[in-house]
Amino acid sequence: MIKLSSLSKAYGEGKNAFYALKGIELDVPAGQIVGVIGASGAGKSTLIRCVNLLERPTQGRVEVDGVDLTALDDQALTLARRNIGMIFQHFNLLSSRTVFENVALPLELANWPKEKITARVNELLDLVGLTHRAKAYPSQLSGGQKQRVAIARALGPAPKVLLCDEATSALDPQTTQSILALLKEINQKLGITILLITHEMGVVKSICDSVALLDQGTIIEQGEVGWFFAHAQAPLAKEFIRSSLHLEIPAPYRERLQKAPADGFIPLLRLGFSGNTIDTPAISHASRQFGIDVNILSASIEQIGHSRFGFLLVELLGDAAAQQTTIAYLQQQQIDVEVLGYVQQHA
Ligand SMILES: Nc1ncnc2c1ncn2[C@@H]1O[C@H](COP(=O)(O)OP(=O)(O)OP(=O)(O)O)[C@@H](O)[C@H]1O
Repeated sequence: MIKLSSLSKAYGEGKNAFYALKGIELDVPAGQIVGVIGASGAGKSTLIRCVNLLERPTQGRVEVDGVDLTALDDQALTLARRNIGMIFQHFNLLSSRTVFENVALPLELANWPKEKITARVNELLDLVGLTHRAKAYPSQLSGGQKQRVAIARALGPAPKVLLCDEATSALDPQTTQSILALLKEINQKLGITILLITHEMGVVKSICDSVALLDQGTIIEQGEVGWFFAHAQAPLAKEFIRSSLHLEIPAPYRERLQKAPADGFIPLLRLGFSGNTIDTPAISHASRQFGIDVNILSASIEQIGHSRFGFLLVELLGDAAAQQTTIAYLQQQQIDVEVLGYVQQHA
């Protein structure tokens, strides 16, 4: 439904040109929800704004529903954009218009007759659960309600594609979940294809079918969400995955943790499991084989689609040589081993 090919975008020209996007290849199949995740400045906003040509790419093609938008003249582009709805982090509602009038706006601009507009707006307000606030002004609404209005407005002309630019970043966690649930409902009920950008792995985990990781203007990993969580290899991908699992070092340990090994200190490890490693009883093997004890401080194992992945925080109790042998063995079993530091062993 959306296909970006060899897409690059430079800000500035000549020697001063800065490439915010470089050689992007991204395919969003019809009916799917695809997420693009990246840190601040990675190029996410630029990418999503290239899809409806709010930003014109420097090179490459932008196909939406089989039409190359970069080849269209202004009039044809205006028509093609009716196929592409967009919602934003800060909602972008008109403060002088009521909820009803905000949702009606794109239909007025498309010259719909008045009765058809009324019927369509009422239908959309019902869909987003805001019929009772039709006469309210944006200033009288919560953040979640404002985003619902923005979603209704974007859906007015019955687009095939909805672009979501950090649509939940200004919302609290509970409201975020309700907006994500609404987006999923829209995707499933109306069959609308959704491309969203986010800096939160939780959003990807909640509703996306697949995800692309953007880093300094380049997609460095992409795939189905379960695969991504279980198998993505790029260090940045692993960082994002970890950030979504809330695996904290307990406070008393954090305070006692020191960087260098020392006599009477034992290693605190973060073990990352994914793919096949999750089905291997490697820890009990190591314990029996090398005579070490393993104290589990925290654990988080999740399942997305057919993939399981997760982390454990463990202390390794035993002599130094056995600890090293154990770490080497776990690595051999394709478990990600990270030594977070060393803590004094209890007497
Ligand atoms: N109009 C512009 N002129 C020059 N540089 C720009 C312009 N817009 C964005 N950039 C630069 O392009 C890069 C990508 O910006 P972009 O806003 O797309 O990133 P982002 O991933 O959306 O970041 P954030 O999450 O902070 O919004 C950044 O280095 C930014 O400074």
